[in-house]
Amino acid sequence: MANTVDKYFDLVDQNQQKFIETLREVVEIPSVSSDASKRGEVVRMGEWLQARWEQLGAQCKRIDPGKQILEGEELDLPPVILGQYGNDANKKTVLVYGHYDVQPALLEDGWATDPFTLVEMDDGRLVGRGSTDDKGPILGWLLCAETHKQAGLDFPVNLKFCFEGMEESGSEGLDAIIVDQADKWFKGTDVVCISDNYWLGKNKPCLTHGLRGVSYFHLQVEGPGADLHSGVFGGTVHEPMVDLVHLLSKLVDTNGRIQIPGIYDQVMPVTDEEELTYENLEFSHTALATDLKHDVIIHAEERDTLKHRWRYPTLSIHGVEGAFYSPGDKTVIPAKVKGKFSLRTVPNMEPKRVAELVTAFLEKEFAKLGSKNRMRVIETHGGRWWYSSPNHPNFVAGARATELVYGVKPDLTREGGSIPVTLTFEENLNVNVLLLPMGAADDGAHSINEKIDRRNYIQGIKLLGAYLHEVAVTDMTA
Ligand SMILES: NCCCC(=O)N[C@@H](Cc1c[nH]cn1)C(=O)O
Ligand SMILES: [Zn+2]
Ligand SMILES: [Zn+2]
Repeated sequence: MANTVDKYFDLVDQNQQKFIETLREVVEIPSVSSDASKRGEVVRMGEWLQARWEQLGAQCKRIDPGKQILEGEELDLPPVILGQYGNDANKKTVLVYGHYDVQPALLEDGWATDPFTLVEMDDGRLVGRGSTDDKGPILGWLLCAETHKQAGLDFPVNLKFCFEGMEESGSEGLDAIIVDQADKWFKGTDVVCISDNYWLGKNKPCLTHGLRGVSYFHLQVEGPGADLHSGVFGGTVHEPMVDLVHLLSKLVDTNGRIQIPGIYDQVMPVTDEEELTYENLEFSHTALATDLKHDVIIHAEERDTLKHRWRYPTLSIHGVEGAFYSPGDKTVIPAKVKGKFSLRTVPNMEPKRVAELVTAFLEKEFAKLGSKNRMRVIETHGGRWWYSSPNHPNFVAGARATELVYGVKPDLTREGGSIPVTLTFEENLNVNVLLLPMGAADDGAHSINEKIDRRNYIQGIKLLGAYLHEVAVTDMTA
């Protein structure tokens, strides 16, 4: 194995520029899943991936998950591309998941360069939308397989893949496909690996074994039948926006403490053993404050920041639909407004219980206002938290691969964000799932000037290959 892996590493080094050109090609496809006008581009990106894997000899199956209504338009959902590369009964089978859609990006949002043109900066940043989330990592699997084939190196495992084009828009249609294909396309899977998250800092690699869940709510307050003139009606009618602002202000305090009674009752206490896992992680408030561009950190200790990111529930307020938000002054009283907020959930919170507590609290607070408006709490989407033991052999393979590539033992991390498909795979395929990130903490996924460092991209392609070689020689039943 050592010989093959060394050859693979050399080839990755030799092909660096070619790999960057491939990333450039896919960044140029603006596969923004939330934009109806870009749906054709999302589909083009899926077809690009399928064609490239088929050229290599993979067997692919395109599943069209159905339709969605977006911006009043009925649209085909982009395809889920399932694939199988290699089918040797003597090899293990690894299923990899990734997404080929991206977040929206406009130059006028504050990007320094055109978001859909990959630009390599002097400091090694490869800047472009999707470079780290998640086009770089999904190319990593493809380039790894292509490199093995071109050099005549034995590919160490059977690879199955599942690439979707709706991750940034709630993965519509994907869960049903995974459930349906669990005993079909995904049959025989030994382990799953997902590369769609980031290191905790900028220098030290990590393996991730936990994610928070999310419960998303709309709080609707409705009053008169139409918007009103505030000079005529202000002070004479109950204003929906006034009620909404009162209610939103009750949810969470300025230090992030959720004010909904009972919400912390289901949270698993932090054990002494768990406390130790916060030691020696590559994480500092100094680096975080630099990334934030202004020090707005609530907690004094790094471990408390991490616990509030990974281990405790949080509540964030995202926006208000129906409210006036443009520049300038408008004197309207909006007739109907919807506040958007979400809770990130942790072990052992139950989404159903969370929704009950949120609704009961808001109904009680609304009743206190004595308003004649009507209020509704709607849970719009959710995903459950995920926690896995980092001692599983799949994680051992990931740790060995990391040491081979980076020469250090990876940190074991959890994440504050949510990747609901992780749990869907784990529960329906009954196999271990490893999150193996390629990018760094400062990559700016979803933000302006998203990048992946050349180092992370190239070493990441090595890492994914080394991981497959390690899986091949690791007893996964242990
Ligand atoms: N670093 C991996 C996190 C991936 C991510 O950003 N997931 C989204 C998922 C989501 C939930 N509701 C809408 N999108 C997240 O916000 O955590
Ligand atoms: Zn992603
Ligand atoms: Zn994303």
